[in-house]
Amino acid sequence: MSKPRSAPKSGGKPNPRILDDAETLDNDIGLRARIAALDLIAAAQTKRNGFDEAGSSAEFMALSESERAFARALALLVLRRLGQLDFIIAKKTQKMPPDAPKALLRIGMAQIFFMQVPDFAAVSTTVKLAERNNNTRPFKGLINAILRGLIREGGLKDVNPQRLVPDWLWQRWKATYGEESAGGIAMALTEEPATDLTFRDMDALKAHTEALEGEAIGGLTLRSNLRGDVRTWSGYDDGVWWVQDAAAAIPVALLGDLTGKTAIDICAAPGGKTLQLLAKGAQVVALDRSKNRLKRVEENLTRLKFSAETHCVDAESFDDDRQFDVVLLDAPCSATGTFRRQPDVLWAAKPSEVSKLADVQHRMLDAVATRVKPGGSLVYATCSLEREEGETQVLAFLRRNKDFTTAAVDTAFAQDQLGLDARDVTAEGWLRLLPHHRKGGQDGFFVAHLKRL
Ligand SMILES: C[S@@+](CC[C@H](N)C(=O)[O-])C[C@H]1O[C@@H](n2cnc3c(N)ncnc32)[C@H](O)[C@@H]1O
Repeated sequence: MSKPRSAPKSGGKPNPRILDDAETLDNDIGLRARIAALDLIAAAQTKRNGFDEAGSSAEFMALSESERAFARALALLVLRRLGQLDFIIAKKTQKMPPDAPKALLRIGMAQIFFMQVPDFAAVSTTVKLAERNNNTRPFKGLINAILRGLIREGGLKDVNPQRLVPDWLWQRWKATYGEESAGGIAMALTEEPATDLTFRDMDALKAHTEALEGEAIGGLTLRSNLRGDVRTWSGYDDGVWWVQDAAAAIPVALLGDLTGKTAIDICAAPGGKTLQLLAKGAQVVALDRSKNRLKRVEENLTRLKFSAETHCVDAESFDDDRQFDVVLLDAPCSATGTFRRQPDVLWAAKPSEVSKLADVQHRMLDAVATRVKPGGSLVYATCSLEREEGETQVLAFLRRNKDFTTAAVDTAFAQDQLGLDARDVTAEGWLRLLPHHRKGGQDGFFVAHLKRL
């Protein structure tokens, strides 16, 4: 794997929380960024959304832009390789070190193996950090020796995919998809994903392909090789595209022209699928129960110069008796398919969440089914790789609701128009998109297009 660019050194205000221990770091901004990375990793492991919360905290935002970029890049690399790094640490020590020195070893190794940080800087900053705290100081020599030893050994051996992901997920994926596919899914974690953009129409996609260093990969998705702040990219201000993983665009891409049709997006934020429905000509109602997240839908609508009726409401208690030609339920889920973009999800997800969320999805499906006009479409999607949140859910729904049937996805259409792999179309005509079934990867998704009779 090629080493991603690391952030250049720069100044910036010291972070008050990070600097609250004995030694001042005013002259050592490299340490501040590394401490921030340690905080992000710890937050990601503590709870779901921990990474995002820590990454938007006042303490983190007080760092300079390049420190934040370095900290994020380092933390994400560690989370991508956590299982592999821990395996190496276990091999190099007689007894697994406690959490604090283990965390230091992980960031040291990630810099050596996967970043453009000179080896001596990776070792010396890690050792300096070890020196600063009582609970890591005794391990300074061990950390130094392990990192130097790994540099002498000259890189990583082949990775065993099983070690990349938590064991409970590995066992689930192996049982569901077989060992080879489970390996492919796990290996997708090691690739830093490119940015996928969904365009409002094909003319705009073609016009911006070159400036965005993009590749059209099916439907209205362009995969851009650019990095950095998307707000500076060609077409952002003109509102001709929005960021959306190739797989996330598929549920709406399955639908034809929606001119003159009505649609309701039940769980809309941040709005990628709402925008797609609008671009297809539908008149759209967008719901989300999170005020903050609904704000992002509204910002996107403004930038794209679209308008939709938005409601901040729990979908199960939305008091409205209209029926729609299209009901889209992109349901809350364990999000285990999104781990390559959000490697923190892997380490925060818990097996118990899968069954809890499956109950929520069951209730939501029943609640929204009545909103589908006779002859209309119900599109159910989750960015989960777990069958309980996909196939099992839809099978049970169809058993309970005899007035719904599957609008089977045509394999030739999926391949030719959407750039999907034929293996992603199930025997029932649903889609089970696996991360490694697209060159360069995609989010794992389940999609079923159902019709009300
Ligand atoms: C998977 S995300 C949706 C992504 C979105 N469809 C898109 O393509 O940009 C799930 C969303 O469901 C919302 N949500 C969860 N439970 C909900 C409920 N009971 N009613 C309404 N929205 C809900 C969450 O706030 C979250 O924004």
